[in-house]
Amino acid sequence: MAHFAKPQPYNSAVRIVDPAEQSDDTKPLPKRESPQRQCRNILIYGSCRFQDKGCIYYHPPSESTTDAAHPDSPAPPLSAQAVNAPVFVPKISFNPVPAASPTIFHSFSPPTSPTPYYSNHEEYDLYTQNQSTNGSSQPPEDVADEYQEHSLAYLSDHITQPDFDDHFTSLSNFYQPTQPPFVRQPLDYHLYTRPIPPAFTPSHFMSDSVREELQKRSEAAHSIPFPPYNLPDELQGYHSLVPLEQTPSDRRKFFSWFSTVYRATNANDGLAYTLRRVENFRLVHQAAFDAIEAWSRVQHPNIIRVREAFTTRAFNDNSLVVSYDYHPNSQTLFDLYLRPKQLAFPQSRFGGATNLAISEATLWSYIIQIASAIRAAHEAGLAVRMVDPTKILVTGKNRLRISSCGIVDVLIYDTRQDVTLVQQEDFVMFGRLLFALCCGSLTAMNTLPKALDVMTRMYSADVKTLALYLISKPSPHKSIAQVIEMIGKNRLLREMDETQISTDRLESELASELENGRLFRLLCKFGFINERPEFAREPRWSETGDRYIIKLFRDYVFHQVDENGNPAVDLLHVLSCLNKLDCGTDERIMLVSRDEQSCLVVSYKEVKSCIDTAFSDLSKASS
Ligand SMILES: Nc1ncnc2c1ncn2[C@@H]1O[C@H](COP(=O)(O)OP(=O)(O)OP(=O)(O)O)[C@@H](O)[C@H]1O
Repeated sequence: MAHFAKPQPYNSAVRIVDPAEQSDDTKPLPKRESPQRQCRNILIYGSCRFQDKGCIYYHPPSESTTDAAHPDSPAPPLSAQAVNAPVFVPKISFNPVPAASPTIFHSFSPPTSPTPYYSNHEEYDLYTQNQSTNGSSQPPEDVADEYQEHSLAYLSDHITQPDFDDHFTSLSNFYQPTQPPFVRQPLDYHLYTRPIPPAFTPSHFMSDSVREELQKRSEAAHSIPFPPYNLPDELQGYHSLVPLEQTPSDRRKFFSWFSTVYRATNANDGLAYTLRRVENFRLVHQAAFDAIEAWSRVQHPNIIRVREAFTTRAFNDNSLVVSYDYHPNSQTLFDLYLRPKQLAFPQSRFGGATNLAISEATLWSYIIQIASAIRAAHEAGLAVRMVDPTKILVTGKNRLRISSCGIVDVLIYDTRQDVTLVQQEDFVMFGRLLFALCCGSLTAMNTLPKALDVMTRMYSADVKTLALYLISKPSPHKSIAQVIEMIGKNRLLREMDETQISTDRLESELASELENGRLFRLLCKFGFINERPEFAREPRWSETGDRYIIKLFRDYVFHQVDENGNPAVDLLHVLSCLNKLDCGTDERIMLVSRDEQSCLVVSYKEVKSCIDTAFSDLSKASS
């Protein structure tokens, strides 16, 4: 048996009592076949067109029908059977309103103009209706006529009605619209736009490769590999220092000094930073820090951001410390391509054993990135002075970032220094780097003919021409603009295309995680509210009012069973329920108590408000 109730435009949950508890006057009416059952047309429209034409239902005297039809009178309590009715889901294609007659809207206002509208019952698609509500394949009996009534009632609530004034009404008899009335609803961007798979398929979560990369970075940012260290606990607002050197024994001098790199956490923002410490350095001119200030203003994707510099005695010496952004899980170009591997096979192109050979495409990408970084520095009136494979980091996939910028300016501070000359040195360092990468050896430039031979055999002539230009004598015409010219617009455009493709890929990865954050917050609220142990003995908390609705809703979302009573694990259902809850849609659902003795018909909007109220109660109590 199924009954359709017209959705209430506003109300809180409709409490449906157990039939056994009902008093005599509210006891459920006998079965539908009984003529004593009140005709629903009377309830909805105030009259029944078939009252004297064979309608088998009970038609009460006119007083009671007037009450029922009165717009201000409260809605009559629904019987349990009525609530057991399947939830009405309007079909988009269903159009019970005849296109030719806009006056049909009058039939949507039952109290003032009870014009019952009976459309052809064949229009009712029993199968679809039943599927959308019960999920069982058996259509309920005798629902078609009520479905039509209910559809109209529903449409009257949900379609924005034009203002039919008298003038319009009189015209409407003559006016024949060509299109059926259609009101565009605002798009709901909170809801999923594509069908959601029922299982936890990868398309709904970021790809494994991206996840792995990010996990590794996170691990690198938080791991403490070899505690404890003989390091200061705190250093100018930084704490939790961890050395980043892979092999502390393999120490090379940074100009005339030894340097050490640490990861440290800043107490102000809680983020990880890289601290490069130069041991036994005595600052003579405070003005040397001006360069750090200038570098801190340079923001470039291929330059590691300089944050601040200070001197300290926390390491029991005079140390200079420069702070940089931290890029977890990065490797230097030296470690990736140039560090000799003892067991490597086959032999490197330059004798000795080495790492990977760089493909021409990757090499050009590196050239473009480094040229771009140099250009940014030169435009800011600075020189990089650190175009060195041990100081260029590879982060992510082929992404280069020049580290340690600014530190040489402090170490070799000279007020008389001509910046143009130092900028010219950047080109030579860049050329050396190219030779080193092409030949797989840091010392490739020491035997230039051999290096050129390797370069000619392995790479295009353009690489060689560029490398030779870079190491050529300084000249006023030698500039980064010229270098970019030599790279050529085709390669630059290809790099730009690759970057955009990579952005698209990451955006689509991001989109697959789009909903997770807010759904996670919703689930957290559920977790906070449901089954709180401190309220376990207080049924008023969890078994009444808002919390009871939340509890039943939780069952509705997560504890569904199939027709055989087996748990239904359907992610589609969960996601769609949570999304509707988050938006607070007007769609109504029926929540059934676990003992199946009572049920509630509520809208997502109402459940949302219950959750918000219960959560804010808890938040207030916790503060
Ligand atoms: N900004 C940074 N973010 C993340 N890691 C970094 C950063 N700067 C340096 N590193 C890492 O720190 C490690 C040590 O860096 P680097 O080799 O420059 O230190 P160093 O003590 O000067 O070494 P060397 O003795 O070889 O000159 C490298 O593996 C590098 O990946």
